Parts: sequence; C-alpha cells; structure tokens
Amino acid sequence: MSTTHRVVDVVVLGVGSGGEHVARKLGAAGLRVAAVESGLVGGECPFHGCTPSKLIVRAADTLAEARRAGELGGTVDVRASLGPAAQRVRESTHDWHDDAHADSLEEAGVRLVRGHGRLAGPGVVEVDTPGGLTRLVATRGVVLNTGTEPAVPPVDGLAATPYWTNRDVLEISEAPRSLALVGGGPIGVELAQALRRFGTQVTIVEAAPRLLGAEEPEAGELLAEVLRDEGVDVRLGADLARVTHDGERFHLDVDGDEVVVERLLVATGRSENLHDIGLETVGLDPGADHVEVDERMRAGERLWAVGDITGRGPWTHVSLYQGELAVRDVLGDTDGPWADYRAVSRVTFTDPEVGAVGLTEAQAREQGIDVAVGTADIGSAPRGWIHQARGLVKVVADRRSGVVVGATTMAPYGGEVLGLLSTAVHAQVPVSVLRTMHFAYPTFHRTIEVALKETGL
Ligand SMILES: Cc1cc2nc3c(=O)[nH]c(=O)nc-3n(C[C@H](O)[C@H](O)[C@H](O)COP(=O)(O)OP(=O)(O)OC[C@H]3O[C@@H](n4cnc5c(N)ncnc54)[C@H](O)[C@@H]3O)c2cc1C
Ligand SMILES: NC(=O)c1ccc[n+]([C@@H]2O[C@H](COP(=O)([O-])OP(=O)(O)OC[C@H]3O[C@@H](n4cnc5c(N)ncnc54)[C@H](O)[C@@H]3O)[C@@H](O)[C@H]2O)c1
Repeated sequence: MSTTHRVVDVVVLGVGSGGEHVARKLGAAGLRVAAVESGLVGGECPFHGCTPSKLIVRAADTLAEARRAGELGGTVDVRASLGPAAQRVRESTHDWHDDAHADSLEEAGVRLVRGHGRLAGPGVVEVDTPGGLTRLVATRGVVLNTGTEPAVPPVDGLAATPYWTNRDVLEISEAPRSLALVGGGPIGVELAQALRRFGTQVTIVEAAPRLLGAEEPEAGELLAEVLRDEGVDVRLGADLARVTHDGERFHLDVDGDEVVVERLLVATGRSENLHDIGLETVGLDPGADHVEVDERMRAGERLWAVGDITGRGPWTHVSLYQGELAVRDVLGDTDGPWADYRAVSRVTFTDPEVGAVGLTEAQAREQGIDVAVGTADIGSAPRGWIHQARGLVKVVADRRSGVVVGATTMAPYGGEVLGLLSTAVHAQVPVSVLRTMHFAYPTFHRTIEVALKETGL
C-alpha cells in the first residue's frame, strides 16, 4: 500500500473532549491542523459517557419524583419505560454517528484523518487509514488526547461471557429485568439507581468497603443507604470469584453466594490508551499509567497531552480546561495563569447528587494540612426537611490559612449547590468571609453556613 505524506502545523492524535476543542480552536486560528481519530470524533463523553448516562438519569429521576406524588400531592400512576430516554439518547448521539462533530471540525478547517495513529518520533504521526499509511509531519507539534477504554478485571470466567461495559449499556432501549454491576464507582452508582428506577433488579458488587471510594466516606456510606432503601442489593467488600454464562443468564460467585442475573455490567475503572501510540519513539514509557505534563500541558519535544491520559482528573471539564491551556501554549499566548488543579470539581449524578471540589479530608491530612472539618446534615435543615431530602455538606479547611481546601455537597442538585464552595476553594476565600455571607432562606446551600460554623474558624 502507498504512503501519503502531509505537512501540517499541528496533529491532534485522538479526538475526545479536549482534542476536539484543541483541533477546532487551532483550526479556527488559521493553523493547518490534522485530527486523527480511530473511533467516534468527540470520544466517550457524548456517545458513551456523560450525555447518554445523564439522559437516562434525568428520566429516572422524574419517575422517582412521580412516585412521591402519592405521599405529597395526589396520585400518579407510574409505568416506567426506558423508551423515551433511549430515544433521546439516540437523538443526542445521532444513532452513534459522529457527522456533527466531524463537520464542525471541517468547518474550522481541520483535516480529519480516520484510523489508528501512532507517534513516529517528535512531531510525526503515522496513521493506518483504510487507504494505506498516512504520515503526518507537524511543524509545531502533536497534541495527544487518546483517552481511555473500560478496564476489565481478571475475574475467573468473565472474559468468556457476554458482559456489558458502559458502551453497551448506554445503547439499550429496554431496561433489563435484572442486572449486576461490578464496581461501585460513579458509573456503577449512577446506572444502578437509574435502572432500579426503571424497574430493574440491581445488585452492586464492589470490592472496596464503600461506594464512591475516591470521595468522602460519609458520602459513600449515605449513598449505600439510599440505594438499599430503593431496593438495590449493595454488596461491599465483595469478592467476585467467578462468572459464568449459561446462554441466558449470568451466574456470579460473590463471597460464596450465587447471584443470577440477566445482564452484567462491568464498571471497574478505565485503562489509558497509551500502549500502542508510539510513546517509545519520543522517549516516553508506553507502559506508564499516564503521560506526565507540565503546567502548559507539555509532555516532551513538540508534544502536548490533554484529558484522562494525563491523570489529573478523569472528567470532561478537566480535558476541556487542559485543551484550552494547550491551545494557548501552541499559539504562544503567555498571558494568564497555567494549570491549577486545587479546585477541580466533580459530580456524581445520583439522587441525591454527590458534588465535590478540591481535597477530601484524608487527602488534606496526607498533604500535612492542619485540617478543620465542618459537617452538616441536609435533611435536618429547613429546605431539606421540606423536600424530605437526604444528604450532607462537608467542608475541609486549612486551619493555618483559614481557607476551604475541599468540600462535598450531597443533596438534591448537589452539583449545583457545590458552585459556591468551588468558588471558595478556587479564589481562596477565607472561612471568616464566607461566614458573613447572606444564605437565602430556605435553600439547600444554606446548610453550607452550618458546616462552615462547625469548622470553628
Ligand atoms: C459512563 C460514563 C459517564 C461519564 N460521565 C461523566 C460526567 O458526567 N461528567 C464528566 O465530567 N465526565 C464523565 N465521564 C468521563 C468523561 O467521559 C471523560 O473524562 C472524557 O470523555 C474525557 O476524555 P478524553 O478527552 O481524555 O478522551 P476520550 O473521550 O476518551 O476520547 C479519546 C479519543 O481518542 C481516540 N483514540 C484513542 N487512541 C487512538 C489512536 N491511537 N488513534 C486515533 N484515535 C485514538 C478514541 O477513539 C477516542 O475517540 C464519564 C465517563 C463514562 C464512561
Ligand atoms: N459523573 C461523573 O463525572 C462520572 C460518571 C461516570 C463515570 N465517570 C468517570 O468514568 C471513569 C470510570 O468510572 P468507573 O465507575 O468505572 O471507575 P472508578 O475507577 O471510579 O470505580 C471503579 C470501582 O470498581 C471497583 N472494582 C474494581 N475492580 C473490582 C472487582 N474486581 N470487583 C468489584 N469491584 C471492583 C473499584 O473498587 C471502584 O470502586 C471514572 O474516571 C469516572 O470519574 C464520571
């Protein structure tokens, strides 16, 4: 097969959230940009991640609200159907076609090269395209954004079964009768609750002693209670010894119990797409967990990296944030600050939502911070009581500087309630100043005032 040679200014290798942003902005700025993509342009978030999962979560939440009507305001006959949500997922993903993403790149002047790409030395990317090899030489450099794949644990028998990952479950149009979820991280808990609300019998099999292990223990513990109250079978500290499939159903050996389910979803984290992208040709380790980047997203000679592969927070907003920094560096724009991860926020879209920003208490202690903690119960505050809500606010402050370094807001719309505390961590607003604010009565965010007082600062 023939080799095509092309010289451009920048190659973006992998077009996930950050890569798409970089390619579009650099193309619009007049640079010659080639974007290399082996799958769907736009990556995981729009097609098999954030957007489709939140469409299902939103629909499930309306079912839960409707079911509360009997207690609060009359009678509603709820007959759950995943159909409308699945239809919205198909609309938002254009039936898993990426034309809208690809067209918008091409409108910005970006040349899209489809195929698996690999670095072949500094500033060089070779792509296996259907028509042969395309060799791209980038005079300014290469931006890596190759993202992740679902990681599948080495459980005996699992590989031989037709298990689902996030990519399968977000393409379904009917809720399964029963589902076991291996992994109680964000994917596991969001989909466990949502599908339970559509009538699925759900079992979570989590190896760690609590759900959402990366967040504050109080949040994971309360979430387990909430899910159990909704009828989810939550198994913590569980040992999944073996999985088989009998042609119809999965049989899981969990701590010696047999769990039999129609479907099995593996949501046990991600593995970075780094092993087959030619990192060794630019002096980097293809076996590493992530690509080390500096504050400008530089990873080596004429090389930048953005997104989940940098290990600085596996969220879309981090990928976009890093993408913007890489754009600035490529364009030589030296104004303004470079990367700052003190106030990275994240939200798990369960009901109640678990919003979090900055450091957990444990992380703050590990960093040697003299920690002051304040915790308050959402349910016993006026809005929480009115709403019959469960949740908590936890604030982690640095006693010496008097500023908040981390916070958790577990509440209805907890991700929105978090905004105030994200600002506080980002702008280093002293607790003493926050405590003089007006907190509207009777909002959920008013509970922040109670937690701040509890810090004693
Ligand atoms: C179910 C689920 C729900 C999520 N929900 C949220 C949420 O609510 N909020 C949030 O902030 N985050 C969420 N995330 C995480 C979010 O999807 C990722 O952080 C986000 O997609 C950023 O990824 P990225 O930019 O690193 O690249 P990715 O989206 O992983 O894209 C990488 C791209 O590179 C391509 N590629 C890889 N290797 C090559 C190669 N060699 N050659 C060519 N192309 C290549 C891939 O095909 C892919 O298109 C969720 C994830 C999942 C799985
Ligand atoms: N709302 C959001 O922002 C959101 C939603 C979904 C996913 N995501 C992102 O997507 C990525 C993947 O999510 P995830 O939930 O798969 O990953 P995760 O790594 O956060 O959680 C995986 C869980 O699986 C457990 N686990 C691992 N091996 C196991 C085994 N053999 N048996 C039982 N349990 C096991 C781990 O202890 C962990 O709790 C994460 O980076 C996450 O941040 C974000």
